[in-house]
Amino acid sequence: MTAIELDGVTKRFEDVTAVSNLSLTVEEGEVFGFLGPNGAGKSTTINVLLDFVRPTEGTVTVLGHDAREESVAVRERTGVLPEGFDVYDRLTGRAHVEFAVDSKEVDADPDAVLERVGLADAADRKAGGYSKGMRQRLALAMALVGDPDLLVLDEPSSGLDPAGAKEMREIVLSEAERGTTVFFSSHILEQVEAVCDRVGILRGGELVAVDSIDGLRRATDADATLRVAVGEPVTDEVLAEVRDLSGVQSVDRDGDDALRVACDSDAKTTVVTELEERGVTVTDFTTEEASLEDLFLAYTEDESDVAVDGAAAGSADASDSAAVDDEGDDGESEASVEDTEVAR
Ligand SMILES: Nc1ncnc2c1ncn2[C@@H]1O[C@H](COP(=O)(O)OP(=O)(O)OP(=O)(O)O)[C@@H](O)[C@H]1O
Repeated sequence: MTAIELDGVTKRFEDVTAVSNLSLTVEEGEVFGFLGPNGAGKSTTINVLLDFVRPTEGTVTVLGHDAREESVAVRERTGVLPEGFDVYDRLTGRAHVEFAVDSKEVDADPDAVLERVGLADAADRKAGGYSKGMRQRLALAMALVGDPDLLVLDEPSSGLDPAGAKEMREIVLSEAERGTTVFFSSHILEQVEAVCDRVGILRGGELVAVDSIDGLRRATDADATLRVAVGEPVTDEVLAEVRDLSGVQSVDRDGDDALRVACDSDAKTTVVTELEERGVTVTDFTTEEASLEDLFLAYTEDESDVAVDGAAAGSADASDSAAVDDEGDDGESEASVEDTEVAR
């Protein structure tokens, strides 16, 4: 079943178009990362899901309910960690969760929820003395009250150190294992990579890509670098031949015993074969993938700088790896880790 369905959603605030013609489907049980730079429209989209903000155009269905007409039913089954949540300093952790239990009118044991987020030992402490990570975990505990079917987390790792961000990821994963759909926004790609089945990338209010991280990587594979260790120095002639191969952007020597080749994923095997056919002994080769930072920038930088615009626009070549809008609707991803590595 579909957990979230946005169809042609546009939200304008006077002269600002925060979200533009956004269509997106998240399947039940999926962990979906919603990425984009500051001001891309992530929070606005989340607010539309929860009917905190009404779309100017388009329809929104959450857990089978119309987000606008049946917002109470949606909120009953949804746990939310809002952006910029802060605690009530003088209330204990347990009191916060009790407050959530009362307001959601559910029958839940606050201690059991605190246990789930690793705060059982701190339940009686005043939240004003909690660390940033503990505060975020407390916010998550409040969101988890009533075992929601959908968790909406707006920048859940914001302000957390790496250990805190890791804990947050672990909790998200364990909730996903219980079958909860998780929709969370972030502008930090690393944090979504470890937990997300798919990500959607928003830029200037528009969805520019929907895919798995591996799928996105494949669509930007021109950034991949192949390092080939060789048994003997490679001649200029062979170097030029490799440089002329289709899909190869550049070839450079890395000392006497290695080459660095910037090429498409599909071209990596050809490069190695070509070298061997030219009598070069290939002793090893490794692929350095585009960094996540590069990947994110490739999708979110100005259009003139975007190396993957064809993919983002759903061109024939790339439409099977970087699906846009309607292609993201099937909840499936054809990408795999193997696809990003050279077959040995
Ligand atoms: N209530 C509002 N009134 C006017 N403009 C708004 C309002 N809410 C959001 N915007 C504008 O809409 C755009 C998208 O904002 P939004 O908060 O959704 O982005 P975001 O991706 O969540 O950003 P961030 O990562 O900084 O939280 C921005 O230009 C913002 O200034």
